[in-house]
Amino acid sequence: MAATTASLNGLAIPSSTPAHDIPEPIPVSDPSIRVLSPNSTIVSFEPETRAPFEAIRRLFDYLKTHPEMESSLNATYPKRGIFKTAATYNAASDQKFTIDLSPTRNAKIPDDLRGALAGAGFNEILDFFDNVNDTYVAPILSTLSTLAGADLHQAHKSGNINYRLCDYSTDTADPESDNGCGAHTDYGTFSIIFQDGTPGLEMEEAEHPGLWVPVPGDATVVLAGWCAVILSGGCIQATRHRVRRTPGVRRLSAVLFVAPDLDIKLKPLDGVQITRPLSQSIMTGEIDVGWFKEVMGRKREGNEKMEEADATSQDSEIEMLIWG
Ligand SMILES: O=C(O)CCC(=O)C(=O)O
Ligand SMILES: [Fe+2]
Repeated sequence: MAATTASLNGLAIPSSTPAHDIPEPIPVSDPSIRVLSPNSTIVSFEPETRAPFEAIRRLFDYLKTHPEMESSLNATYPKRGIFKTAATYNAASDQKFTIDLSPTRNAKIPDDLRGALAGAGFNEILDFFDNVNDTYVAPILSTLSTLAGADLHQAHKSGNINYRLCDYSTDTADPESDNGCGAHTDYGTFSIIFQDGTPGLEMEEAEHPGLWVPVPGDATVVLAGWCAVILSGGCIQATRHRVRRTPGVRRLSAVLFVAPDLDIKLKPLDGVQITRPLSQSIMTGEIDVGWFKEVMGRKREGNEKMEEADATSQDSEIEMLIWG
């Protein structure tokens, strides 16, 4: 049966959820990280570190009420900005606010701005992400390498990492909308999603497109993205996911995205078994990670202005590129 159902049962989804023939989880070397079904791209994870949601809430509230700080922060990454607020005026976009950080971008934040943001929880948030990066990224790459049948570490040497905070605020252009984050597949290798206890995240059943399974609000999950699919020759499946909003309920999440090095050719790693034929341009290594990130970045990733219809066509465009 589909990986998603097995995975979510593994994450102790309420027993009212229909159970199918659930395979036993595969044990991996690090006992705190479990692959939840064969071919699964969803890994259960019980981190010792809790995301600092009180600080995350404070940072969003501070930036929303201090436009001069918002502008200074966005000026440190003029290409796309850091604090994304399209939901304040665009009722058709994802109804959420986003803060997109990365170790590279953080190094460009001047000391005086950093000092001003420190009081709003910024340092605590960065320390949390740095700690997750140091503690969990390598073991999860090892777990996924076992699934892929090839060493993924070799494609992840430079630390192409992004940190994202999401605020599914009650105060947006369309407060009644249930669209928190439209259905999409992350571009990178994997994403670790920390949630504040509020439900809303849903995953699509791999074998039943259109069937969405809610993830418990307090689960921490690891989902694979498109780069994992390609590097593993299709052994690893990506998980489409979305966030539904409950009007009047605020939800916060913290996501760490891991992607391959920008100069890596986006093709199956040597030695992997090709489980599903990939397109000629993928097999011949015409595309590199940097290009793919750029194209995705102009669309869903980092661009919450996208409307639902565009997001759906983006996933099908990528499928054409990958599968041919
Ligand atoms: O907020 C969440 O739980 C998930 C967000 C997400 O999927 C993303 O930002 O790519
Ligand atoms: Fe995502």
